[in-house]
Amino acid sequence: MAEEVLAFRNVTLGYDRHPAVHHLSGVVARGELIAVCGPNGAGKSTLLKGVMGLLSPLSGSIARPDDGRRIAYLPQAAEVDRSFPINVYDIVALGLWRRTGLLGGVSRADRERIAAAISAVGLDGFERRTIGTLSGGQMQRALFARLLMQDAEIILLDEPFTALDAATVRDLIALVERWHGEGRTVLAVLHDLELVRAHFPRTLLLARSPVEWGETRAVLTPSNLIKARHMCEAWDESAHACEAERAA
Ligand SMILES: Nc1ncnc2c1ncn2[C@@H]1O[C@H](COP(=O)(O)OP(=O)(O)OP(=O)(O)O)[C@@H](O)[C@H]1O
Repeated sequence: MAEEVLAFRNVTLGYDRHPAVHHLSGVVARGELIAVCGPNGAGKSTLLKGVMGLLSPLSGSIARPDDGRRIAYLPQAAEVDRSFPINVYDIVALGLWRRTGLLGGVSRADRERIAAAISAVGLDGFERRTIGTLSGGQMQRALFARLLMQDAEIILLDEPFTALDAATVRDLIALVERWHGEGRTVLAVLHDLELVRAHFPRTLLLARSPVEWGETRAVLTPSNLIKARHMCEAWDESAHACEAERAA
């Protein structure tokens, strides 16, 4: 059995005592490629933030590697500040900062890796362009190049292909498959179920609570998708954590 890299133990995550993800249990083994699916507001982004440690569980726990450098996170495009005056080369180089520190030197080998990452995402010639001048697809390519630099064991992607053209999706999916081939663990929040069926062997279907987690074709069934929609529609936005959690 492959090594466990993440374990959710009856975890509830939320904001201001209002749960957004409820009672999730399960383990992720090293090298798994997992899609996280569910309706709007199902708690998918919240789950990734919990895995990243940006949110502490209201109850239960998430076991993850102690060394934060082993996890990389790509937030939703809307959360990335494109007005920041930084160029493509430097934003890709930022993938190194956890290793070098913000003021650490960049070696010749690092510079070669940065150039290779920019090339791998098809952005040769864009090195000096500030990120505010990039198209949405070019920006996402730059952020994938930064992920390449991070060299993380666990990679979390929040809606990485939303609003991208087919060619960009194809190129970025190829990188995800490359990471999978290298034995890295990838969790991606996705809305395109055809894309999930074609490329993601495992799926967690979330609707505030887990609906099902397992092999993609067994999870993304019409009945599970209807159940997920109903569970989200029935959710009481103002509910507090359960009694048992409050007592904990
Ligand atoms: N910072 C926040 N403060 C308070 N509530 C939040 C915050 N972020 C998310 N929520 C709430 O948590 C719930 C789950 O949101 P989340 O963004 O995790 O869902 P999602 O499945 O990623 O949705 P989408 O597919 O629309 O991106 C929603 O009710 C949302 O309003």
